[in-house]
Amino acid sequence: MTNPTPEPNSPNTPLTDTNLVEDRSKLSKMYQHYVDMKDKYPHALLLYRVGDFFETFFQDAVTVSRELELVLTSKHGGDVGRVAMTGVPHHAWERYTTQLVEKGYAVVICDQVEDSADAIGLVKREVTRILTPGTLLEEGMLKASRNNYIAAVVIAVNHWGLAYADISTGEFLTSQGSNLDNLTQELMRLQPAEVLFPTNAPDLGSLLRPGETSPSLPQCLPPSFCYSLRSQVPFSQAEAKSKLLQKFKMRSLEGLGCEHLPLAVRAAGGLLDYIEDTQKANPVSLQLLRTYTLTDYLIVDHQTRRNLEITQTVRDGTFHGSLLWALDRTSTAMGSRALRRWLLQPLLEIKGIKSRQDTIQELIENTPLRQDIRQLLKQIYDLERLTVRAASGRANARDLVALADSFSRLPELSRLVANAKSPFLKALQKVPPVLEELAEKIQAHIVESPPIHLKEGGLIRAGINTLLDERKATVESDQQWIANLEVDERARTGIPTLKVGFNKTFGYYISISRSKSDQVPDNYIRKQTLTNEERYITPDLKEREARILTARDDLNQLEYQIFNALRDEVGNQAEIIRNVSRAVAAADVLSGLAQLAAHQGYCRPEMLTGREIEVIDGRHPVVEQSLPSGFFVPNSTRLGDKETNYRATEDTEGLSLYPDLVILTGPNASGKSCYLRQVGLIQLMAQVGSFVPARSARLGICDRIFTRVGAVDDLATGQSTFMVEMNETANILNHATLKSLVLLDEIGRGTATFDGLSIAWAVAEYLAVDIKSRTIFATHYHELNELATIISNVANYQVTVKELPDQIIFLHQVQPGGADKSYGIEAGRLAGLPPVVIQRAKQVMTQIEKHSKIAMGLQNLE
Ligand SMILES: Nc1ncnc2c1ncn2[C@@H]1O[C@H](COP(=O)(O)OP(=O)(O)OP(=O)(O)O)[C@@H](O)[C@H]1O
Repeated sequence: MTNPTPEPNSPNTPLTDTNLVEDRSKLSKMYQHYVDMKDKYPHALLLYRVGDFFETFFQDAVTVSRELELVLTSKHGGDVGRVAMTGVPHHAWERYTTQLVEKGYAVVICDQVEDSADAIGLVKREVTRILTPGTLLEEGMLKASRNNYIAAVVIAVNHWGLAYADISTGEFLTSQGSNLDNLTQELMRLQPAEVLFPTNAPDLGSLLRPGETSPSLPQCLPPSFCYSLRSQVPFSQAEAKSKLLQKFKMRSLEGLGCEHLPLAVRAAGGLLDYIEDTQKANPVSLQLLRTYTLTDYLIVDHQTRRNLEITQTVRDGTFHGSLLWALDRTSTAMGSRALRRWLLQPLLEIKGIKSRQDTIQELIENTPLRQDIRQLLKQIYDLERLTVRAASGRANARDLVALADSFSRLPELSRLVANAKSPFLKALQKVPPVLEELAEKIQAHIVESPPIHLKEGGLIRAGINTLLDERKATVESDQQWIANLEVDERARTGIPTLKVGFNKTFGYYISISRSKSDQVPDNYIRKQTLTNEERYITPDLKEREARILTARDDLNQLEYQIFNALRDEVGNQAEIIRNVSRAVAAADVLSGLAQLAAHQGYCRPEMLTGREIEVIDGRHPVVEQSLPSGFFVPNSTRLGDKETNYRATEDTEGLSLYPDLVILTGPNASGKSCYLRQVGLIQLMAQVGSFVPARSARLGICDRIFTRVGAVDDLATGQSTFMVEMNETANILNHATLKSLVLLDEIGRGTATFDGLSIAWAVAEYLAVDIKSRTIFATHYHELNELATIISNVANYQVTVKELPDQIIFLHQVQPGGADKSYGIEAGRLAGLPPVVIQRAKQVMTQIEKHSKIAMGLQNLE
């Protein structure tokens, strides 16, 4: 239930703003402490531990009540009257915090750091954790199959530095570049949960939730992310550099590859400072910083990624129906995250692609090996995240057991791949002995199914620590004494209903019904009288009880210490475990791709340094999987002359080989868009190292893939369909190269026919003649077929249909030749437009074609 915000000025309504408290000395002690803390974190929600609850007060109470639909109450706050309050049970703080962080809030946890029983005066409280969308570690708050990135951006005129990290896995990278558009594109690839931006603005420290704007944010930063506005200080060159050197215990940044990249250093240092600040006392476990450049990878811009539906569909943004969905056959969370990363960063180097292909091939050829590896991988837990939790002191006993179970699978995995030849399998042949030792140690120390809580005992096996065993024995014998007490006392007193009980207030007691209270022995001391019973204690009982309680406390403490030492041992091996996780994740991705290739009949593409793209009987990897088997019609693609100077040749099928630009025509719904995407996806999959859905493929490496598919109004920026289309086209013409693959669908549709046709013509011509990128240009303007007669490296293809008197059958076959007519009027007829309208439309079309003389005009242009 949501409560309305109370009127702040009314004397009877609770205070909902700390700023309305004029004299803070009138607040009770606890509230004084609270407002002091709140002053330090004005832009975060402060969850303040009071007994069994995490409470929020004042303005935070109103926000939390609204966002979580909890009841807004109030509490007496001293001489200032009542204070607004909303609380959540302390054991459920993770669930509630997750919701708040998902909504884009930062949450500060201020916990009790001493037992209230031991406190003298106000219980001591401290900020133990700051949770922001980009700094989560808690398992329940993270999605297993994707990284949770936090990024930091530094901009100097039109140069930028970008660092990013996933603190749940330890990944930490930095880069620098010179075009702000590239920065935008890189952020769109990463989809960070939070972006840090240094500023001098007065709203320093604030967290802007997605969609919120600030004058401090430059235009190139997409508004769809959370931004934390930070002070410039940690982002200064000197601070950032010394922070990095200190963290990685280095004398120079040379080893990290960013010595001469000041903006990359500033971004990385500022990011590290923030991460350390939010993790408070717990150490941050990050890998060595890696420097990268955008041109290390195939460039796929955000529009193309969206159009090719790499991680989500265009229509409804779902994962189901995306390329990732179609390809993901991984068995582990690490593999699933790695596959996503690989798809978003395809390679440029043939060597890297070939080693992935070799591994897939070996796994396809050896089915039992593939099946066994996949089976075994299913038993390996998320090593990456578990290790970070261990190294940052957050892992519980179950996490360590999961790690040990996973480590103990590694020797088996290594035996499986003992004779393997391919690089990614060979990487699994050696298991670091220390991990086997750790597995054995954890299994020897920790019980099989340990409890979640670490301070309540029950974690450590017997026989590990003599002191622990002795204390356990004392507690057990005292407990046994108490267990026997009931029987002994019944016999001694002759009262058969006598019972021994325990409650938190009195500890152990002996209970006797009131009717028998005259029979109690002399050494019984009455403690409590209830309606039907009297409760007694005895000096012996109390002595045992005190011994049990103290011994149990000591016992729990000792168990916790043993556990901590073990956890630290695991944390110390973080680097080794990370290397193993990386190898396991890669093997997982590749055995998944091998499984897919084997089941779907994919082929190994031959990767070439030239410009040729030759796909025989290619299929769309996603559409194929959504249709019944055998329904998808395969189509071939031939693009890009071996020579940059095009010479038309004929192959056996009479096709013009190697055009640079293909004009693709065909009626609505015949499959043009599907074919365009198919070509783009096959190229992208090949550069990821995957096999591809085709009979055979020879593919020249592309430097970039561009697409312009379909048109949607960009309501967010208020741009019309046509302007969006023109912007995207301009971007392609300005950046495409001889080595790019360009896929264009219906350029020029959003404006008057002749404008559109003229633009489409000029764009196609420019791509074919000036840039010579490999291009497929799908269009309804069949007039563009004329281009092939004028420009030698242009060819016409069409998606064929079969016309019957009352229906069109879609054959989905891409064949040489251009459609000589548009099927729009035919489609209108099939849709039921009145015959007279159809008749008239045909008349009008004939007239237009006769009078416009477009074809002649175009030829004259030459
Ligand atoms: N090769 C194919 N084999 C089988 N079905 C196909 C094939 N290509 C496309 N289809 C089916 O045809 C439908 C229409 O395809 P697509 O959207 O690519 O048509 P289009 O020609 O681009 O249409 P429009 O011009 O209206 O955008 C798709 O949903 C798909 O299911």
